[in-house]
Amino acid sequence: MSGGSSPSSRRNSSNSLSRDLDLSSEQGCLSIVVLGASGDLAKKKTFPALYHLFDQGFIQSGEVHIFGYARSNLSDDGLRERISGYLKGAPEEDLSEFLQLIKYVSGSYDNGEGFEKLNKTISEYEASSKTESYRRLFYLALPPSVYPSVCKMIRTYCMNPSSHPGWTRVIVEKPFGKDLDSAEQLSSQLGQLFEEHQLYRIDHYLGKELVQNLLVLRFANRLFLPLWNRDNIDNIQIVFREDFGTEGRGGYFDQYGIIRDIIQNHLLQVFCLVAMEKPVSLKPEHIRDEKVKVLQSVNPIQPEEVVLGQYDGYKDDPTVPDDSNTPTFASVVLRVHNERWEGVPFILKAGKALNSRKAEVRVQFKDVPGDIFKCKKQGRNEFVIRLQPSEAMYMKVTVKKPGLEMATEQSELDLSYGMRYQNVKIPEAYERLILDTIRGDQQHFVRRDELKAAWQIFTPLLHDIDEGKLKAVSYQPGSRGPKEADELSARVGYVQTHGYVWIPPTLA
Ligand SMILES: NC(=O)C1=CN([C@@H]2O[C@H](COP(=O)(O)OP(=O)(O)OC[C@H]3O[C@@H](n4cnc5c(N)ncnc54)[C@H](OP(=O)(O)O)[C@@H]3O)[C@@H](O)[C@H]2O)C=CC1
Ligand SMILES: O=C1O[C@H](COP(=O)(O)O)[C@@H](O)[C@H](O)[C@H]1O
Repeated sequence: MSGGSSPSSRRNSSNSLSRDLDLSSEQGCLSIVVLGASGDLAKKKTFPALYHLFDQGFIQSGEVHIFGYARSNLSDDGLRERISGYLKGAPEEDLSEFLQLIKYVSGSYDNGEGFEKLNKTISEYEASSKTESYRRLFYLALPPSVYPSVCKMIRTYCMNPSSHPGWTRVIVEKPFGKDLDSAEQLSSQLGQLFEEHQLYRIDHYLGKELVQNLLVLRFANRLFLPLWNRDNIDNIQIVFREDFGTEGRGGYFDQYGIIRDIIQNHLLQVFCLVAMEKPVSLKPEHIRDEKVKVLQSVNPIQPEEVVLGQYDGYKDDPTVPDDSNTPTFASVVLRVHNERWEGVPFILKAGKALNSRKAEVRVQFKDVPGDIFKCKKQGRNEFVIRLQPSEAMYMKVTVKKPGLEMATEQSELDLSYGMRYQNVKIPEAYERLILDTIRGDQQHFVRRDELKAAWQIFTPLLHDIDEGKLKAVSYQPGSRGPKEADELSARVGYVQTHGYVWIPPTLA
């Protein structure tokens, strides 16, 4: 993973990168506090991401310290042991160097004692660092119910001291509320404590390589500019599929369901990048302005353009009520009321316990007018952006079937990352987003008004589901999901190409 280079050479190369990016204002002693350090996200995602940043030299021993905070009674070594099995890919000596950067502080989330202790521990470390600037990053790997009290404690006890330059930033995890009102309430509670530029609402899909590529693809390629509209595109699907169920997270999941867990956030963020207009520049505020605009142009969702499903066996989980109507699958059509997209359905589809694991954007073009090859049966042009796994972009095109006959068939122009970028390690989403936070770049984080616009789209539908006005149909685990979803896609215009399957190329 580190390509065999020594830790010191990696760190030197990162220093030169920092200079190139003119990050001088972002330097100084860095304290990263993971709140909820005893939890699932912390061990599976947050600490591994920090470890990879350390291994690549983006955070360094002399400059950073990491603090785990939670109620559990753990020692420094207890926390290190708990997470070390998840820290993979670097030489043994790097792992022990990284683990030594981590300290654990135990305390509750709603009284001052623990946070005073945390502040004291951070301050001791800062004082010993002999740097002027103190940077404090708080990562809330916690259930959202405790965000307001934790943020209040940070604000009261743990802010970067005003006697020193630097900053305090807070990363909060989704779900940001359960509907428009609760999200707005949470936003105003946090907004009373922190400025918007200090709050980083993380949506890890925005850290995925191919999601980050969407703007480049759309706005740096002449090829796509004239095609990306209602004149040429028939429909767009944004799809998330998982081949496992709720797996021990049934209690959490049942309160939220697939729309709140995946569609309202991850898929809607991808939708924004696919559908928005060109931003004035790459400045985070310009990009987020465009995202808000396209969200505000979405028409109310029509119940007849929604299919909900729940896999058989979901309710066997003892933490799920026997009468649960929570969808584990949903297909929802969004329609954008603007000049570019009027009449083009965006089908956002997500499901758990399906027959495959993948996430992709599928742009299906209209039929060729005056088709002299009679090749409708070969299917339409499609441009597919495979977000995961096997990151790729491919364009389904009709070609002459090689041979003596003038026959056509579907083939593809294929940019598979595994082939094209053989020695390049694609960074984990969390790794990239934590680095963005350290650098103060909010481009890939959700702004408050964006969140509000997202909840405005889904809240009426979610309330209908919560009140049982819309029912989830059952589907077999390991299947494609409810057949009604395929019927809905076909009804709004999607034409499936039968007999064509894209197989990710592999190295021989
Ligand atoms: N796990 C995942 O894969 C993902 C999680 N998220 C989000 O990240 C956040 C953290 O998730 P995750 O790590 O799975 O959560 P956990 O349930 O593992 O909770 C994290 C820690 O918070 C403390 N905690 C748990 N429940 C409560 C409670 N009711 N009141 C106060 N403290 C509590 C516990 O620490 P202690 O008791 O020691 O204080 C626990 O170790 C959530 O907002 C989640 O939605 C987002 C994407 C994926
Ligand atoms: O946020 C979540 O995302 C994961 C899927 O993330 P991915 O990066 O593996 O695609 C999902 O399993 C989980 O339910 C959801 O909370």
